[in-house]
Amino acid sequence: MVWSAFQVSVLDRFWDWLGTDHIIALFSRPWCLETSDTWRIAENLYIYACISLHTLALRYCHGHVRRGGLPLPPGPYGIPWVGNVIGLDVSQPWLTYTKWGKFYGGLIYSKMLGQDVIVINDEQITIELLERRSTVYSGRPVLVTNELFGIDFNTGLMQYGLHWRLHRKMFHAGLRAEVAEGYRPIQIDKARQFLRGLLKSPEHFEEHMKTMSASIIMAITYGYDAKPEDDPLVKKAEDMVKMFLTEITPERAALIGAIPFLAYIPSWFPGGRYRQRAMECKELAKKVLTEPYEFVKQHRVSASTVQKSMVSDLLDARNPSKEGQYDMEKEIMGVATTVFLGGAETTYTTLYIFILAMLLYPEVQHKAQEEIDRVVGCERLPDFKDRPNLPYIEGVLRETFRWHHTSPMSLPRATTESDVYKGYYIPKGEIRILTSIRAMTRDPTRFASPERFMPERYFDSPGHPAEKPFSHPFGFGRRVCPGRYVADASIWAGIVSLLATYRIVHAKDESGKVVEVKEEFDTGLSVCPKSFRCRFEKRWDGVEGLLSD
Ligand code: HEM
Repeated sequence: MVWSAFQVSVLDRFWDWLGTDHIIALFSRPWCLETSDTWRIAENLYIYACISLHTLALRYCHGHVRRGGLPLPPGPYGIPWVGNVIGLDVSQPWLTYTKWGKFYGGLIYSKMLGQDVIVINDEQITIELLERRSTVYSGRPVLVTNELFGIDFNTGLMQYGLHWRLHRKMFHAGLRAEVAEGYRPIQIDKARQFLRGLLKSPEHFEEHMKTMSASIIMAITYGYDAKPEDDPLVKKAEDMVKMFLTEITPERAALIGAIPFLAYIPSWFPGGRYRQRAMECKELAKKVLTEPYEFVKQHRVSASTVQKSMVSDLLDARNPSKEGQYDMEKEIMGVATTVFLGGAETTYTTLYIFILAMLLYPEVQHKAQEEIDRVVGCERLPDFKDRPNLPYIEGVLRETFRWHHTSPMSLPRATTESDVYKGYYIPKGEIRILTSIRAMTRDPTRFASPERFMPERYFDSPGHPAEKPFSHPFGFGRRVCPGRYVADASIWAGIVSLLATYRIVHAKDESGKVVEVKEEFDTGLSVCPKSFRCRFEKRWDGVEGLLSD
């Protein structure tokens, strides 16, 4: 068995070599090939075919023993090593997975550059596996970039085990529902700061929204009151998020995993840009981990009243006799920085998606504003005590999470044991389990006209019983988003405050023509509308007065 595994691994590497070098030449520059090249490629393809057949046979035997004869879930045929990458919409993979789902069903097996991938398109199957069998499906894939870039403190990337559990305990202590309720005054305060920003410079609405999301997180986590503009701590944390989203994507991690020497090319050598970026990220991570944490510690010593925050509560709750092998200061720093990485961008993009929806569906905006006017009036601004009386706003919030989810493929999972589901074999370990939130939220058997933004779907109407909102916008099982209560409340506060005070309308160009906005998105780990212009019109004259109170 060991020998066969060894052969598989040697052949895999040989395969990679043949595949990357020669096949790419054949497909990308065939007109440049000379006769001798063509012969060499033909020869290589012949060897490639023989080795592929040999390896397939080996894999078949090896896999068959491993799986006790059980089949893997159904899925598209791929070409050796490359797998199903060709034909995958790389920028919006959820579209391809949904297409495959129509043919193969809710559970699909595929292969991407040598990596086993299982895609789950169906909510019930996801609940069955990630919730009911959570001891098996709560892992995360090992990403070589975590250590390389100094981001192995991030709870969301950690392996399932004691270390991750310690982090989740701290999240529970700082962000569970009852504790999160205590942060509501901060959320309302920062939402109003956002509205004041709009009064001053409505054209910079993206910046104001970013500030709102970041400053809520900084206040909750560190008790730090971020400056509305150019705050040094926020700036560093945002740079880190940017790097995380652009440089440390799972795709890049997979590339480094497949071609490990990329990580070792010295930064001064051609091709060494990756190492250079990794070093920069490591340096930045050190600052983002320590600087706001030091702010909390200093304040605990010098200030007469300590601002309540997640970090200061965790420091208060420390019990050195129970800390065992862990350096708790380091762990608290890791958890706190994860809060920013997990919470700032997701809150911002969800608010952005809401603004896009209001521009494209003005009748929804109108109805939501009517409800606020009826319940809250114009003498004051809405607050959390109004929430139970604003069901249509609740529908708008649920629909924002459903219409375009900011993480359409959630975060990848890995198995910690092999499993059998409905007769299909699910291997242990280095397999990626992807849950397509996008496929679930756009399931036409569950949501009528799923591409439309329609909060009405959640209310009974003649001939149309209410649809149930998608109940997993924050993920599944043990690894469900620990920031869900805070996120839900921050976004509610942003939505209701904005709708109460401003009409969101199309911008006009210099000639007075309406600037059309399209439903277009920048994609990646998180999905955000492509930048657009719009106008924010005050809904009544007293808005300024209310905001200055
Ligand atoms: C609109 C806002 C947000 C959305 C849509 C969202 C969504 C998600 C999703 C889908 C996951 C993956 C869960 C899974 O694997 O099943 C996740 C994980 C996570 N989220 Fe959020 N999230 C949001 C805001 C936040 C906030 C505000 C925080 C922190 C305060 C946060 C912290 C985390 C962390 C730490 C994880 C990783 C959990 C783990 O691996 O154990 N998120 N989130």
